[in-house]
Amino acid sequence: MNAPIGIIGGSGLYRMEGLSLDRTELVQTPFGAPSGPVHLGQLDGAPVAFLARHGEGHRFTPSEVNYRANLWALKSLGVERLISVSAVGSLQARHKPGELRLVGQFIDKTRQRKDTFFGEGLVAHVSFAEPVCAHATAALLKAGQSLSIPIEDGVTYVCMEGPAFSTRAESRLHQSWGADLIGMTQVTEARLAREAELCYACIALVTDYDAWREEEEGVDAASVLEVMHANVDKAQRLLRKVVPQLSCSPRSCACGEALKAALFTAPEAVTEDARKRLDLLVAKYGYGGR
Ligand SMILES: CSC[C@H]1O[C@H](OP(=O)(O)O)[C@H](O)[C@@H]1O
Ligand SMILES: Nc1ncnc2[nH]cnc12
Repeated sequence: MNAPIGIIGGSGLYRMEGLSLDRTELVQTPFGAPSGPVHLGQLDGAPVAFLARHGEGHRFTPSEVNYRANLWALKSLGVERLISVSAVGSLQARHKPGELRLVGQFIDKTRQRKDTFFGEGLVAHVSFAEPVCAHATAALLKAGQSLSIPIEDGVTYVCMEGPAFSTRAESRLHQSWGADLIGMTQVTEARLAREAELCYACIALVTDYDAWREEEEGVDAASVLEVMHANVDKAQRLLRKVVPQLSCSPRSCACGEALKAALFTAPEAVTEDARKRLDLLVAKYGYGGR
């Protein structure tokens, strides 16, 4: 059975609590291997596909994660809506460690990522002004409120390359931009989700105050994981509330048509190679080549 809802777990979320496992799939994609097997099963009766972003045992840095293969694998298993969980640093005092936030905007500071499926024979330019699915994000907000979990939506996430954390000067610069959170993974996933016509929503779990607070020493990975472990149940509860709701509400947003006005290459100029490689994404627009 296909899974219309996908969950990507980040640092500290390597398995989905409550998932009754039906099978695991190690998907091969035109973009290489995903971070690991996709776990398919039921979450409180709703079919779900779960993937650990950094691989089992957390083996890939944010720059090494094969985001294209991850998104491709999930799409090929029928995922239409993707909810991501990400550990983040706070750039503003009101976002406190242990709290959940829903991302609305990104600032992209990444430098060495494959962050598009396109190129090499087929050009596409998707709209990205609104980088997350408003419908899925609103469902998460409502679910959080109904569970009395303090939550705020519409926050801005700076995505840095890493893997080292920011210097104090960088942290203060990001803060002066008015950004709310910092992490190393989400903008890349969101771009690819848009190109794959998936709804994308990001649950950010605040784990630290990054490096801008004079009175603190700065971030370290061990304390990020400690805070994540102490609070990950909030993200899991939120997922268990929202997934069954989303799975019985049909998509009413434009995410599923993101490529409609984006494909730029004249059909007769698209190479056979590109048609074959991108069949899963573009066959519906008459560019397929299986
Ligand atoms: C372990 S701290 C840094 C690490 O945590 C975040 O990962 P994810 O977004 O996958 O939860 C951050 O982006 C870094 O990759
Ligand atoms: N302060 C921070 N900077 C970048 N990524 C993070 N992930 C968790 N905390 C972070």
